[in-house]
Order: sequence, then structure tokens, then C-alpha cells
Amino acid sequence: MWGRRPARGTIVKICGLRTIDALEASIEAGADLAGFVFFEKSPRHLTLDAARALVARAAGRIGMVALTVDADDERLAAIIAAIQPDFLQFHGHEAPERVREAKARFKLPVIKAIGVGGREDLVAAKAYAEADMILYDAKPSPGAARPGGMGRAFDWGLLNEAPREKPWLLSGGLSPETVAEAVRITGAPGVDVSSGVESAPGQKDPSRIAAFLHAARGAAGGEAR
Ligand SMILES: O=C(O)c1ccccc1NCC(=O)[C@H](O)[C@H](O)COP(=O)(O)O
Repeated sequence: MWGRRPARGTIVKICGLRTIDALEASIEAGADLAGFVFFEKSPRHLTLDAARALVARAAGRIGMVALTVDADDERLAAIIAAIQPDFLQFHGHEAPERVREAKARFKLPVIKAIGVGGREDLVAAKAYAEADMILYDAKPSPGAARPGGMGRAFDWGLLNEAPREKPWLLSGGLSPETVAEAVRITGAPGVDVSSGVESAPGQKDPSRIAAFLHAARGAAGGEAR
């Protein structure tokens, strides 16, 4: 399995890491998963060279997630060769068949992001039987600059109808200030954050990363590590 898993408590993924300081702060605070964004229109985008240098010291210390948006096989292969991630995260319009295909080809577990705007999106999530984890995020508005990392929450009440057979992450507009309540209300086994631990888009704040971990783990009754 990947990196370190919590003995108990909420799974935490810090997404959009771009610097050694932020990566080390995430590991030090006890995050389970580190997300690396490969999407050029994002302020968190990493080139393959930058990603390679960043992850050189992270392997085995934290689970590494390569995030892409509707990437083809050639692009996925290049990313995998560069950072050898523990997970792929698909954050675009990838169909269930694409998840199946990519898993078979690359032999890596897949996190599929589902944008939640209404009940119909939870129905759609049920089709992703082969995804290893589902990440529920706010649905991007039409014409949005990017499909994630917008710092926007959605109606958590909709998750009452979400499939719960496999691990899932709650995402979208979470912060150190809101994550405890979010976990309490939704019962999420895991959480994901990007904007809420930044001082500006793409600029992670190590003290907010630590505060997020503390709040998330406290919320589930587990111990912050
Ligand atoms: O973070 C981005 O810039 C990004 C760009 C394109 C696709 C996905 C992206 N982020 C995905 C994530 O997993 C974020 O952590 C998630 O959307 C939550 O973001 P936020 O609401 O900013 O905490």
C-alpha cells in the first residue's frame, strides 16, 4: 500500500504541492496523500522536471497522487515514468470505461473525481465501480478556468445519497476552519484540500497545512500525529 496510513482517523490528502517546504510540511504533519497537478492551466501545474525533483525525497514517506484532466495514454505514461505515483487521480470527464482501461494498462489504483452539483451527479458516481477511491468535489461552473482547486464548497447534504462501499474523500472549499465540521456532518473517511491551505493561488502555507491536519484528525476522534 502507499506511504504511511493512519492507525486511526481521517485520511488526508494535500493537493497541488509545488515546493519542497510544502511537501515536507505535509509529511511532517502526517498527511497520507500528496497531490501533484499536471494541468497547464492550473497555478499548481508541475512540469515533469519540476515534479521529478520534488518527489525525489517523498517516495515511501507519503502516498503520491498524479492528478490529470482527460490525459491520454502517452501523457500518463510520461508522468508515471517521471514520478512513479502510488495513485492516478482523474479530474476531468473520464468515463468509467477510461478508468477501467487506464487501470489495466498502468496497473495503478485510480481516484476518480466527481463534481457534485445535484443528485444526478451522485447517481453518475455509481457507475465508477472500478475506481479505487471517489473524490467528491464542487462541480465546476460552465466555462470555469479549471475543473478543481477552486476553493468552492458544495451542498454536503447531497452526499447522503453517495455510494459508500469504497473509500471516498470529501473535497471542495475545505480549510482548517471548516474541516472538522465537514467530517462530523458528512462522516467522510477522508478529506482533500488545496486552496484552503494556501496564502495565494498555488502558494501553500505550511502552518495552514499543519492546522488542517490537526483539525481533520481531531474531528474523527483520532490523534494528530
Ligand atoms: O488544484 C488545481 O488547480 C486543479 C486543477 C485542475 C484539476 C483539479 C485540480 N485540483 C483538484 C483537487 O484535488 C483539489 O484539491 C480539489 O479540487 C479541492 O480544491 P479546493 O477547493 O481548492 O480545496
